[in-house]
Amino acid sequence: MRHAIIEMYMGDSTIRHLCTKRCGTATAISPENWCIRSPFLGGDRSMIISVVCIFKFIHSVIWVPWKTQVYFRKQGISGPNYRPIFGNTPEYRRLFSEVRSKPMPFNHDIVHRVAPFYCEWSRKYGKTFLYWFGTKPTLAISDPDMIKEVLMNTGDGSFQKARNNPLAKLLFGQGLNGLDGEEWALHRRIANQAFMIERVKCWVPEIVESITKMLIKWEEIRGGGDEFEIDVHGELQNFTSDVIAKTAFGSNYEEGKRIFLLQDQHKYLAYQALGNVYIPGFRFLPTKKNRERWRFDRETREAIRNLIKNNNSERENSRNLLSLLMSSYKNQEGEEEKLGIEEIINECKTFYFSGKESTADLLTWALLLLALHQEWQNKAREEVFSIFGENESIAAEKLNDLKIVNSILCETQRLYPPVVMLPRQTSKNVKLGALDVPAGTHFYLALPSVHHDPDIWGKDANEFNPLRFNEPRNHLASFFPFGIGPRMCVDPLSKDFKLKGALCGGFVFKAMEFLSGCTVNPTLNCRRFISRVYAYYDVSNMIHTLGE
Ligand code: HEM
Repeated sequence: MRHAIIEMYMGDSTIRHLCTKRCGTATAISPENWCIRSPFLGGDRSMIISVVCIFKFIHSVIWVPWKTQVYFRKQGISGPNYRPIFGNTPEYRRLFSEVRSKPMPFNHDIVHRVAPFYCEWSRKYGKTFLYWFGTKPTLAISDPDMIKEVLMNTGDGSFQKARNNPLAKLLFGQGLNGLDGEEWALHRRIANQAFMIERVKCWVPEIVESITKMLIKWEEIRGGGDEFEIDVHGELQNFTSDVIAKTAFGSNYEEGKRIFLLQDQHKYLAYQALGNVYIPGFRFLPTKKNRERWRFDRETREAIRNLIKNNNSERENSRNLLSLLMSSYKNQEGEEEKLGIEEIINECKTFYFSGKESTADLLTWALLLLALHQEWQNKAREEVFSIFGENESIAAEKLNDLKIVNSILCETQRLYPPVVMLPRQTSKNVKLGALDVPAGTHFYLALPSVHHDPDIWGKDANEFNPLRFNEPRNHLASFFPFGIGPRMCVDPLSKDFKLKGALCGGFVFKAMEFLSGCTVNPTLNCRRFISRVYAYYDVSNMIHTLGE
């Protein structure tokens, strides 16, 4: 028996040696006997298992990628050569660090900063090419027809949201963003109800209150002087988290803000994980970072759970997002649908994560562009005054009349889209245009390149020209800052109301310009591997108030 136990863990020669030492039976124990005594894992077995493991490894790390590469090449799609295990990730990262190390004169030609790998490889291999993130084949596409097909998911449901790196999933992958199939459909139906435009309009007073609070603070910092310095992006992040906390948690918004602080800390660890090739099983190891991740997740969930309990007692007539998510709704078949507590917690985390930075990024860029283009700032201000009057409060119904402000925001999102990664993968073999795409292929939809493509936008594609949005667009997928199709952004506020409200509520009333000679570097914030356009300011956080 003792032999058998030892044998379970060790190879043949070791057991022979141990037996000789302990009972001198080395010759008595033949390999056949070992097998009888330990029928589960004999020497031959472990050998077989090792061979199978090696075979599987070679199969998935060498054979399948090679086969996939050849499959695409036969269809005329090339790309950088696959390298075992890491794919093209080292080169991908090198290209990012190269662009980040160079100063950039301020212009709107940002694609080579935001997606240097796309610029480099599309130049060498054409607009559609194949590259490798680890062992994941990734098809880069920028043809609006193909993008539309993927996002509208017309390939009979075969283009799914790509699965998150499990380490990042803890932060943002358990809600709408990371779900698929029936589970996603249920969450989406409930989120759509919660975000109905009529409900959302009720939040305008809260939004205006947050803007006013922020502007009072700015005035205090200004202290009556002509110039003041302020971290615009940081301020706008506080503003958006204030708004989301208020609209999500109503009177409990201070507690909501504490939760968001925990999420912010968690976020940096999640971004680090996204930048690396994931090794299966790594998330279970109690490394320092993993323990931190688990702690942030535990504390956030506990805090939201408590808020849900409190919210339950004050639910009557409550119009905050949490109450709306906790309500039950009738689906098309007339059946009642409701989310469970853990699902609500996941959605609260998702809304904060999805809403805060994207909105703050967009407002930052809008402010900067208005500061750089005084003529548009004046036009926007005139429009706001003509619709609301100089001292009138903001009426939600009138926000849709802000045509110029709307074009300015569209042009801002065209040049500086806040979300630049819309990850998708195929769940089975599909046809995309003329291409046969095998199951398990990931997609990079080159959103920034499409938004800056001269073939679509004309020679002045890299210029700020809101007038272009007066013309109808030729193609649905030529401008998609909020995505398109079933997985399009869930928040109608961000498309229509909040941004306009934010701008007309405060910013465009103030004449602002940034210090001349400032350098602003839009780049993909690689350090945290966040797929957003992010501003690195040198001295550009300076705002001059021109004095009213
Ligand atoms: C300027 C602001 C915003 C931009 C540019 C933006 C952009 C986007 C984009 C491009 C997608 C689609 C992603 C994909 O197809 O893979 C998306 C989805 C989503 N957004 Fe937004 N978003 C903004 C604000 C918000 C806000 C304020 C919230 C919530 C409070 C929000 C919640 C979501 C959610 C939950 C999804 C996932 C929808 C689904 O998968 O069904 N977003 N957003």
